[in-house]
Amino acid sequence: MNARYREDGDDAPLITLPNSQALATSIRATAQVFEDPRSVALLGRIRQVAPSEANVLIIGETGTGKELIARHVHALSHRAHGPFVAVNCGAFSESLVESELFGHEKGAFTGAFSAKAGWFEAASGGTLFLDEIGDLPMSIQVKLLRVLQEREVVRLGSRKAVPIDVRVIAATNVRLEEAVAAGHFREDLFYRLRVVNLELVALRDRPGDILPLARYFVDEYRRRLGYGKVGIAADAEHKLLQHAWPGNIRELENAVHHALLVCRNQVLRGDDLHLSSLQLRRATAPSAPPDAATQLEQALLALFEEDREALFEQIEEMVMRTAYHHCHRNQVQAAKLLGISRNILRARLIKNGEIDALR
Ligand SMILES: Nc1ncnc2c1ncn2[C@@H]1O[C@H](COP(=O)(O)OP(=O)(O)OP(=O)(O)O)[C@@H](O)[C@H]1O
Repeated sequence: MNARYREDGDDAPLITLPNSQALATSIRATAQVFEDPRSVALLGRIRQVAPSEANVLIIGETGTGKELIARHVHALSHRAHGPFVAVNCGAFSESLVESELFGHEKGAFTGAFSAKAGWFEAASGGTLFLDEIGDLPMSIQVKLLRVLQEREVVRLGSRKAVPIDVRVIAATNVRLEEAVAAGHFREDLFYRLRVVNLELVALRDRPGDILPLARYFVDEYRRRLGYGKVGIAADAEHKLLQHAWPGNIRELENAVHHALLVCRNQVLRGDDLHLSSLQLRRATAPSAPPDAATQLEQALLALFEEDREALFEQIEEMVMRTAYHHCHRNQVQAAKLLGISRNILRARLIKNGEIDALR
């Protein structure tokens, strides 16, 4: 794998250039667990938009898999045989970022001992993934917009424009609309990047992925550690499902890795999962005012009495969906909402004479 390092001495890599054999062995490159209905829907959307040349903006909390999704878009695009270049815009100092992105000529600034292509040129024929795009300084945003419009870059210290053939996928964990409203992000650039918008929901909001991901990571890490098969006990599964996962998939991966190191008898138990310093889902779930459910129920029943059947059905479906959403986060709310649905159904059956009111 080709990796570059910071010039200030910190040896954290700033870039990964995949499509190399080395990456094929990493979890990052191969993992594709998408079981929750919301993840399945996202995959469907990716299949639709990947073959186009449109720029993509991926939004999601940290660790939700933005880079993995960007790689997936690239892999399903016509550029799959070209490079995928991942750059973390937040990793550069303002003075470095311009030459890193657009390149520079020899002598363009103190320390520029030789000419160097920037990431745009490195990604030619492929995809450039700009992570943490919200961290890009305003002065560079203007230049990036120009590059995207003109489809050419001018290296620092040069006058010659170099044509580029790059698809840009940008990612952010902040709401860029808010950054635009606050004047920190250019609106024109925002629209230029957001031709396709992919939103990655937090892991807590796609609970159907939690256990499949946990099993995937158990299997992956136990093989790396040279262990035989390792199971997940019911109490561990319960704990995994109850956790809020503020660090999303990355946090889950690390928790499973650690649990494997301390587990015994080839079973991962609840006590092996060290999640205590993080909030539990139930504690973070916002709860509705105590009588909100009752008020809702009364309003729905009134609508029903007025015979506004179509509207009523729509709302009923909404209640069911909300109940499903709540059932992993706040069981009291879920139970109330399911109770409302039951009462509505009962009222309907009574009204249609299908059951007796006294039953
Ligand atoms: N669907 C998935 N299946 C399996 N593993 C996944 C999935 N999505 C993400 N991961 C893993 O979770 C980890 C975090 O993913 P990734 O780096 O893509 O997240 P991110 O949103 O880009 O994070 P950040 O915002 O911090 O840059 C990686 O190890 C990745 O391989």
